[in-house]
Amino acid sequence: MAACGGAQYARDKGIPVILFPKTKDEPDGLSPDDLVKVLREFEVDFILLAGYLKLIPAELIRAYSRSIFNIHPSLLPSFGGKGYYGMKVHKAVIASGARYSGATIHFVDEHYDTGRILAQKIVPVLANDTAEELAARVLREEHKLYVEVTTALCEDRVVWREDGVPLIQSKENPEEYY
Ligand SMILES: Nc1nc2c(c(=O)[nH]1)N[C@@H](CN(C=O)c1ccc(C(=O)N[C@@H](CCC(=O)O)C(=O)O)cc1)CN2
Ligand SMILES: NCC(=O)N[C@@H]1O[C@H](COP(=O)([O-])[O-])[C@@H](O)[C@H]1O
Repeated sequence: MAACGGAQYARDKGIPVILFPKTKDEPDGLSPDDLVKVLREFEVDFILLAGYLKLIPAELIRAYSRSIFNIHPSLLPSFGGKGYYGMKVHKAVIASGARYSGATIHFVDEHYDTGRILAQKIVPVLANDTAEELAARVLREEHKLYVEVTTALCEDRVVWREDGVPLIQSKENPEEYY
């Protein structure tokens, strides 16, 4: 959305803003192929989703293999997939009686929330939590976790285990991974 907070923040910082996808409300939005073309022109290496609520198309997944990340407000694979976004996630967690929730950062594949998990942070669910209270507690951890993971990404500390599980190499103890 042209008027969303992220787009306005970028404009204020002189960061180019492109709209995707093309819809009746956003006729200036790009097609998937044009989006890939523009991202290449801007020499974009990684794509980080934050509250993006549409399915990322296969064209982008293919063009940016192992380079698209998403943050989800639950401990995937629980409470993920189509229909699980925003407050819907936290309402489902509370209704389930789960004692813990949290934030998950995962690689994006062609389905909702099924990509390889890269990082998680656990958050307690309190007996009298409202969905809003749980959402706020999880969001605080999300904002910290995304910075931690992005830093590791920029410092080349994201590695792949032989069985295909991605890990983050500790900056303090390079022999350790998590
Ligand atoms: N190819 C992928 N695209 C996206 C992924 C992904 O893992 N692979 N993650 C989502 C983010 N997400 C959860 O983290 C998510 C977002 C939205 C939905 C959803 O059910 N959306 C509704 C439409 C909602 C709306 O338009 O208001 C739907 O598809 O019916 C589920 C999970 C981002 N894209
Ligand atoms: N399944 C996707 C999903 O629910 N994403 C969630 O949307 C919120 C965006 O917050 P923000 O608008 O403050 O960035 C975040 O909690 C993020 O986990």
